[in-house]
Amino acid sequence: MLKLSKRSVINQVKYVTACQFSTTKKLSSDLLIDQPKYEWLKELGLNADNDGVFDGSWRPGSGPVVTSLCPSNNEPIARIATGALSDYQGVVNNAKEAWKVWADIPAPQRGEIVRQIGHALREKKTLLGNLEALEVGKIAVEGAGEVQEFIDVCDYAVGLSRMIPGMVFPSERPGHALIENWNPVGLVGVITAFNFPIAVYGWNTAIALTCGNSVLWKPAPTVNLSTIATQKIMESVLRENDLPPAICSLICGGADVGSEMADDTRVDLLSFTGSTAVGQKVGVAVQQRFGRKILELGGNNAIIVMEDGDLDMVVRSTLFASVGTQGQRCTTARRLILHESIYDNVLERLKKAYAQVRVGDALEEGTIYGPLHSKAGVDLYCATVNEAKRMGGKIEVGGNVRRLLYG
Ligand SMILES: NC(=O)C1=CN([C@@H]2O[C@H](COP(=O)(O)OP(=O)(O)OC[C@H]3O[C@@H](n4cnc5c(N)ncnc54)[C@H](O)[C@@H]3O)[C@@H](O)[C@H]2O)C=CC1
Ligand SMILES: O=CCC(=O)O
Repeated sequence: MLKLSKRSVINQVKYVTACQFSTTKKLSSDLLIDQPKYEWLKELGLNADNDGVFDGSWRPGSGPVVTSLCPSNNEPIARIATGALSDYQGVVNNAKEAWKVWADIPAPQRGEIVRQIGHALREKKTLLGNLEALEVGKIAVEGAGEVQEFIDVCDYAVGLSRMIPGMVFPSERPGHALIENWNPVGLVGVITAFNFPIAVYGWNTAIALTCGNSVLWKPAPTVNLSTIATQKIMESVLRENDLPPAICSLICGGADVGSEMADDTRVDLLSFTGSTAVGQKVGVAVQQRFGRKILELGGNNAIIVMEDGDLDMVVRSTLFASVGTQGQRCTTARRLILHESIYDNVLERLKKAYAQVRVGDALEEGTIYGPLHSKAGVDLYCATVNEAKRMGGKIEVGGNVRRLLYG
């Protein structure tokens, strides 16, 4: 009988440093966006002070002004006037009005707009990837890869725009047939998580737009700049085509705005991506009003390796699956379950592989492992390591917090 070792390998690379957004106002000159090194942020339409609400026009929200921090060096990047519940009603109204125009446009023409969005994203892919490195802390190549995911789904959605299916069923009535016809649902709310601010919005939005829906986006509160830069691309394509830009609306805000979206019957479908705990609440709230929902939540993924596994592949894929996005993906490997005959061999190889992982500034070429996104992430990491020790686990590599600041 096959015996599997259940010993866990706690082997995350040491943590760099990170901090959550703060509401402290800094002088303009303290902001990274005002430094020549970060001048490129302005090419994405970002400023020292940014409006956090888009309902067809950009508006400063009446919520708190928050400052996005760079997790690699803990420096303030730029400020955002975020939205509050008082801004929400107007945003929903405008997005609903814009939907009436959009839903009447034939699907292949909607697909053409989505094609243009994909093209506009291609032109800004490197810059957006760098912005994610600066604000989220994922390495720049992963940031660009995330934008590529949006582009890929745009390509898919363009094809879909000419192929939205519908079956024809026979009827018992002579000369009649039953025709299946898919209609837009209306306003799609998209609530996104901190770790994939651009891709998650993109997966949802490219498909929702092609299918004739308007979209209201509420991002995670620590990644507003990545959100605003992406929203500016959506806006520019819609304006260039003389379409109501509120087809793609935005409210940067907190849990109160997200919770309102879950309760709001005017949000015809709510797509929520985030933690399992919050997703559960959101799912119940939408169900309470018999609404439609999509929940993309957390994972607790394991890799199981049998005694005849290809160990080179196991080491490479385990490292990629654990280290990518600093272990903050929903697809991150959290447990490695090895057949006891290969346990020592895989462990030794993994330790060598981890030793080669370069920890550093997420924007610096060659960095494989950037900072964790927030202090909450660091606290969770420490608590997990302590819990593993308490349960008799041995830390094989890393396991401590490294405080490094990059200029
Ligand atoms: N399955 C998937 O495709 C993905 C899953 N995730 C998961 O997301 C999590 C990390 O993201 P976080 O931003 O920390 O998650 P989170 O659950 O804390 O927040 C997600 C979003 O929900 C909002 N929110 C918070 N409370 C709310 C409430 N009561 N009602 C409505 N909205 C509310 C937040 O402001 C944010 O925009 C991880 O668990 C990760 O696995 C992340 C990306 C993709
Ligand atoms: O966080 C979820 C998304 C991903 O891992 O691709």
